[in-house]
Amino acid sequence: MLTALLGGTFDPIHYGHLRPAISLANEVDLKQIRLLPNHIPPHKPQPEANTEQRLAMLALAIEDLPLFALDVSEILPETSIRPSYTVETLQAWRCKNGNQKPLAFIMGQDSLLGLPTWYKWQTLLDYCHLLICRRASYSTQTDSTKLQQWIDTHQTNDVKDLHNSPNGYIYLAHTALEDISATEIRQNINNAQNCKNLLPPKVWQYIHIQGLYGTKK
Ligand SMILES: Nc1ncnc2c1ncn2[C@@H]1O[C@H](COP(=O)(O)OP(=O)(O)OP(=O)(O)O)[C@@H](O)[C@H]1O
Ligand SMILES: O=C(O)c1ccc[n+]([C@@H]2O[C@H](COP(=O)([O-])O)[C@@H](O)[C@H]2O)c1
Repeated sequence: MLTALLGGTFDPIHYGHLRPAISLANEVDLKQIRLLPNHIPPHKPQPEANTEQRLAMLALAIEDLPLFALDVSEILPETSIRPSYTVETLQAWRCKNGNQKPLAFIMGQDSLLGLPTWYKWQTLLDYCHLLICRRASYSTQTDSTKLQQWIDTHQTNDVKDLHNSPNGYIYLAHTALEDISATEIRQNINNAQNCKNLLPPKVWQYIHIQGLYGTKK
């Protein structure tokens, strides 16, 4: 079975994570998607919600969605003083699960465009496939020749490749656009604007109970 990880800061989780992931699962036949919250984001300021709160929001968001599971491997104590570098998480997964099982890492188009700044980015495909969801306002083209060549070399349009090989392919999915970001949600809440339609109701409630993102002002 193809294991799929969706890594993120999830500050907070929203429908822009969940809906494209569900549509991707249908498109490429994923039986499960493991949401992988980072502990220390490599390229972002520390999240506003603490790790426990981000985990609680994830758990609430997927309570009624059996497609999803929570993967806490980046939260474990021994990794907690270092940024959550994806390549190290994938290496750890391979150590535990061997080199034969297919593994995919899901990301949005914005993450794909930023890949050349990631730690050891060109080795990612030694451990997994990359499944890319479309993202509103982000081009499908990159200015980086190096990245474009890397994509061209590894891209497949054949879903079977993802299931039949353990790693090595990039798949650009045709998922619908969901113009939502966690930044926009945090800003809207801070400005007392209603954005409850952008995230699951239980997460919205939790944000208010916990006084997150300025709801206590
Ligand atoms: N609306 C969206 N459509 C497609 N992919 C998304 C969307 N929102 C987030 N993603 C992807 O989900 C992963 C985790 O994203 P993250 O948790 O950082 O959310 P974010 O909304 O991008 O956060 P922020 O606005 O704080 O940067 C990333 O790979 C990102 O590209
Ligand atoms: O490994 C890296 O250098 C790296 C750099 C930036 C982001 N990531 C991972 O990419 C995922 C999405 O990150 P973000 O910052 O958009 O929430 C999440 O799992 C991050 O840990 C990983």
